[in-house]
Amino acid sequence: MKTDVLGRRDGDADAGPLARLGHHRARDGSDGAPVALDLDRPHAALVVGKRGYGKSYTLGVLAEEAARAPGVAPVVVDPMGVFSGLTESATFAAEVIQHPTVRADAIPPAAWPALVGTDPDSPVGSTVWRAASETGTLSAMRAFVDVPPEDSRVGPETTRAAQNRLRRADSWGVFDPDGLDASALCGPGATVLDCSALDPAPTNAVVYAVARSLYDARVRGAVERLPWLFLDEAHVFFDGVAAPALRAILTRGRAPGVSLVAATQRPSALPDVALSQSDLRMVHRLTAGPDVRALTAADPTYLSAGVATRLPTRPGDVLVVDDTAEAAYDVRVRTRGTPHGGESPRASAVAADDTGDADRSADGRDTGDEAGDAARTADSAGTETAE
Ligand SMILES: Nc1ncnc2c1ncn2[C@@H]1O[C@H](COP(=O)(O)OP(=O)(O)OP(=O)(O)O)[C@@H](O)[C@H]1O
Repeated sequence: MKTDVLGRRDGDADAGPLARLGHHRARDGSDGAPVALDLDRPHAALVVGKRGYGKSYTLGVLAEEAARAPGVAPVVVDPMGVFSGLTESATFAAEVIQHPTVRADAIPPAAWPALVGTDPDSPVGSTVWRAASETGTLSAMRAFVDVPPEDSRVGPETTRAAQNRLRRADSWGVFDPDGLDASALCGPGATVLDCSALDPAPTNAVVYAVARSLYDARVRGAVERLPWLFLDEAHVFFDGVAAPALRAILTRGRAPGVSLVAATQRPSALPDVALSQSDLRMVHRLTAGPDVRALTAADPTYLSAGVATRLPTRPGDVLVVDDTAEAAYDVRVRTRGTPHGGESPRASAVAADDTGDADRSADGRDTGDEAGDAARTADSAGTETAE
């Protein structure tokens, strides 16, 4: 059966790398023709849906495909620690970076006050800002704040508060003069940045630095592969210090060839630009009024019935709105080739273990079914057991 390629003007399956996404979904729920997404050109894609309906799963499917595609460098920001299964593939390479670090000077001085949670217009904020402007590493910033320049008229309380903020930033453990750069991220295969141990502020610092360095490296022609940045829980970053770097990719990423795939359960928390600049929107089940309205506001004219009338109901089903082909498709996302780490724990699984425990006697011997069954079988067969 012919594969339909979304995000590609002519839909030609032989015109460069593609990501096998799944199958068209017929009205009766059966599978139709295979569906793929274009990986040959840069795209801005959104994956939205309420909790548990397959956003991270779909992101994982796309990351698997990008990892396999020649000429593409997928970088997965993993705030929940659910993408390490990508390393278990026999057909592509993937590396998990457990403690991603970035250079302090990858964050612009003007963003440092907000990053450490202070107002840039306050004395503490301007002290932090100046320290970032005058130095290039976090330890140099701290040294700068410890001994304020004579012209700065910074009082001891301000100095103490700025010291505390920077000490806290140091404790995040994400700043390192040898931190990640674009060439380390654009090797063959996928790179997963495990940020599950980090709070939103340091994760924002990592996302800013990574997004910016991928963009700048492509503008300078310093890396060959086309980077695809996969971002789970994207609302955390569009609402944080990372936002300007993400906006730059959304609005100017196409020319240098940088793609973004942003997943969120709260499309209403995304800035308008994230909806208006995305050319592929993958919509899983959504029920919250503001989230449905946010998507409806971005409804293209070619979708006469509107997104709201076509929302999927089952996990793994998705409505793909494709601005390139000016069409929307009901798709069943394929199963993952590598393990998905986002499975929610279930009380019933714990209850099954509890039952197993109850079947054990205090001295640890099985009192339960298997031993009893063996004895009962022997009895019924009339076997005599020696005393
Ligand atoms: N395409 C699919 N094929 C098979 N199972 C799927 C598919 N998509 C989702 N699932 C199932 O649904 C579960 C929930 O998916 P997922 O973890 O991606 O949810 P989510 O929308 O990312 O939720 P959260 O917001 O909690 O991260 C998966 O663990 C998996 O069991």
